[in-house]
Amino acid sequence: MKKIILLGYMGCGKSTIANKLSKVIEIPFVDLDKKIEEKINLSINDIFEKYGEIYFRKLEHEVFVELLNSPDSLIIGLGGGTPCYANNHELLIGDNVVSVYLKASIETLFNRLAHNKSKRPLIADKSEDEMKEFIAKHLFDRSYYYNQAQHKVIVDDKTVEQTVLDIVEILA
Ligand SMILES: Nc1ncnc2c1ncn2[C@@H]1O[C@H](COP(=O)(O)OP(=O)(O)O)[C@@H](O)[C@H]1O
Ligand SMILES: O=C(O)C1=C[C@@H](OP(=O)(O)O)[C@@H](O)[C@H](O)C1
Ligand SMILES: [Mg+2]
Repeated sequence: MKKIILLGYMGCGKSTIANKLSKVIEIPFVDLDKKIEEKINLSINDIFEKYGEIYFRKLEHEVFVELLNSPDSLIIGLGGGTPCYANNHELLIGDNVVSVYLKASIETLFNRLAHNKSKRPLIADKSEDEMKEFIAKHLFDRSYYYNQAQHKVIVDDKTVEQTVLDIVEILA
């Protein structure tokens, strides 16, 4: 069955948009981070702290593959790093997969993440100045992977509803 995959940098809106899209098109939404947290019964912060990022990436890959192999139609909201590890980007172009990169500018990401970083271990301890530089460089490094998606939606200056409508059009 069909898997609709939303990807993009932290704060681009994957979880928010997927939640709303799910209500509009009546396909269940699974947030990969939440699924990982439930599987191991630890928060993303605790997984990073106790076991480190490499362990998280291994788990992330396993749970992503499990979701792709499930018999149901699903909307899957990835984590910001998911396409960039374990060759996960190759899974964005399979049969029965529709992948959408939610593309946000550094400015948009900075504005959204500045007050929204405590549950994101990669940026939780950064100052505002450090954040801007980090996002710029990190986004550059990751763009190659994000651009493997089949579709791209620019999310800057759009409401949640507008972005959802853009995705609905892609799916039509
Ligand atoms: N137009 C918008 N589209 C999506 N998210 C928005 C928008 N405007 C503000 N936000 C906020 O930006 C944040 C995006 O976070 P989230 O959905 O968790 O992103 P991600 O899962 O990609 O890290 C949320 O706090 C959301 O309320
Ligand atoms: O960009 C990343 O490497 C990460 C993004 C997070 O997901 P969101 O993009 O939903 O914040 C989460 O998977 C983890 O903190 C690592
Ligand atoms: Mg998310």
